[in-house]
Amino acid sequence: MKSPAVNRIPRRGLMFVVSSPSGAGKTTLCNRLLQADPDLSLSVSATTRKPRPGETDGVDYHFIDEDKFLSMRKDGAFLESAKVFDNYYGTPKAQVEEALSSGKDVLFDIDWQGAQQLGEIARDDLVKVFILPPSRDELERRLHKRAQDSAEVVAARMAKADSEISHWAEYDYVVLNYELDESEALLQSILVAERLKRTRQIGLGAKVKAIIEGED
Ligand SMILES: Nc1ncnc2c1ncn2[C@@H]1O[C@H](COP(=O)(O)OP(=O)(O)OP(=O)(O)O)[C@@H](O)[C@H]1O
Ligand SMILES: Nc1nc2c(ncn2[C@@H]2O[C@H](COP(=O)(O)O)[C@@H](O)[C@H]2O)c(=O)[nH]1
Repeated sequence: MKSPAVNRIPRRGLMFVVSSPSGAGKTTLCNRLLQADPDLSLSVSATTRKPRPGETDGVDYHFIDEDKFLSMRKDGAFLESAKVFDNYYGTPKAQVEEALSSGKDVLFDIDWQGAQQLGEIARDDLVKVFILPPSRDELERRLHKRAQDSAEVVAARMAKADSEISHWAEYDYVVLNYELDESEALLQSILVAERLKRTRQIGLGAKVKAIIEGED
């Protein structure tokens, strides 16, 4: 699992999980991170949810029906899966393995259930960030402003917000999403610091040896 060098040294790839109550802004922030960082690759989830206007199959999600989802799950095709707001969501295994082995860090926009499941299989490579909205009112405003869900769907998502927020303490980092530029910068700082962790810099021993022996 080698990823592009930070410190000009080979390092282990990481799995960067971003969760939040619905509408706090994680998908917007994930898209910004992906645009700014060529070493980051999105894990495109499969879902039984219907596409929203502007969403593209294979880019935002793999939109599949329930039969297909359940048969993929039975075949072990998902790294994790969960039912969220009455729809199934899952992380296809193959794509994540391919991205990590091609040297990318992988970004997951998934809920707390998925984050817990990934923690059971990849704890050392996992970095988990929880995004909070500045307030409950602002969360509701953002869900309405997105203007892609019915009033019933927005109400259902608001009704679940407290229980989703209750998982904040299971995460390594918590970012309050007031302003997008500020939150993006905070997420990038987390990524840089995590990439610099000594245990991820697998080329460090060789580099230190070369420095000591005067070979560099
Ligand atoms: N810091 C911010 N300030 C103002 N608006 C924001 C901010 N962050 C996100 N938004 C807006 O809030 C809405 C919801 O954002 P987004 O779709 O990214 O949320 P989400 O957390 O991914 O939700 P879901 O879990 O339902 O997918 C969007 O219209 C987005 O443009
Ligand atoms: N456990 C998983 N959760 C996922 C996955 N893909 C998305 N999600 C989460 O579902 C909700 C709703 O998403 P939306 O796109 O319908 O608004 C949100 O919290 C996502 O993070 C997944 O593969 N596994």
